[in-house]
Amino acid sequence: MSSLLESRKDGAAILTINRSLKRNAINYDVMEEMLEAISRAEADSSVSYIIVTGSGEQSFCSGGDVREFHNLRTEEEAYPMLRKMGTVLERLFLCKKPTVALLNGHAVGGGSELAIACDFRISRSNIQVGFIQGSIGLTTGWGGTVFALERMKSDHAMQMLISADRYSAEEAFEKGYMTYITKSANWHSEAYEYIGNLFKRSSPILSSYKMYWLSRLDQDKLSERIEQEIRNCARLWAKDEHHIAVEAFLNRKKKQS
Ligand SMILES: CC[C@H](C(=O)O)C(=O)SCCNC(=O)CCNC(=O)[C@H](O)C(C)(C)COP(=O)(O)OP(=O)(O)OC[C@H]1O[C@@H](n2cnc3c(N)ncnc32)[C@H](O)[C@@H]1OP(=O)(O)O
Repeated sequence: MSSLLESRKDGAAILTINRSLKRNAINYDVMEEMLEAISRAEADSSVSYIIVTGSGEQSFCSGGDVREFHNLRTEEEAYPMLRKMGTVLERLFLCKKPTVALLNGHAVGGGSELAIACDFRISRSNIQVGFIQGSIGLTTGWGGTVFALERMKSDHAMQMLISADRYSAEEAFEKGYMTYITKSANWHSEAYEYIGNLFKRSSPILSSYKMYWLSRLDQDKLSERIEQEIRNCARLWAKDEHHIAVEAFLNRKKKQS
């Protein structure tokens, strides 16, 4: 079964992480399939914009697959994984077509990095959002700090990053992280109606404004900043604080029983 579903609807390419039993945690399959899907969507003339979302109703994305990546113990072992997803998110951030994260559920850890790599975040209420990496001995490691500082007021971005807290959708909206929160019980159709209205203009108009936005960036400097974040996260990955925290997460249900 594919770890990433890809569809087309009304000018949108819809990429859906398809691992709901693991709260749409990102593993190597998701990374590879997402990079290929972004490239296909960008090259597809029928696509005006890209939606990234998660399967199920509980989680948009819970970040890296802590079980699959738990076997990465050293800085040298962690770096390639972090670099691989950092490349995917940099590709998404620099996509020539507008991108939107449709938050169908929780966006935590690398999931929050995936969301902030997109131009817009449309969310249902009753979800958790947070750069929670600090609670497991890490910082963001896929470029999330770089993207957050590009998109948000720096004091709000830094508060979300250094606190590593979990915020409600409404709190995240107050911080300038969220673009829109649905209000109705039928959040899915409300979200798609909002997105359809946001992107109602023709593809050349949408991609022109994205080009104007991208032209303000020093892309070489941006890549350097992302690489610095990835290398530092790899260094932190090797420390006991991180490995102990992951063990605690993986064993939490044993303790409860
Ligand atoms: C640079 C990025 C960085 C990295 O990986 O390198 C990170 O992303 S670090 C941060 C990693 N993510 C987390 O620590 C998030 C942990 N998950 C949660 O906080 C919760 O699971 C939540 C809020 C996403 C959902 O809570 P809920 O109560 O709805 O579900 P459960 O916690 O009972 O989980 C259900 C099921 O999913 C598995 N799961 C959840 N998150 C992950 C994950 N990140 N990796 C792997 N598996 C995950 C969880 O273990 C349960 O599976 P089960 O087989 O039943 O144990």
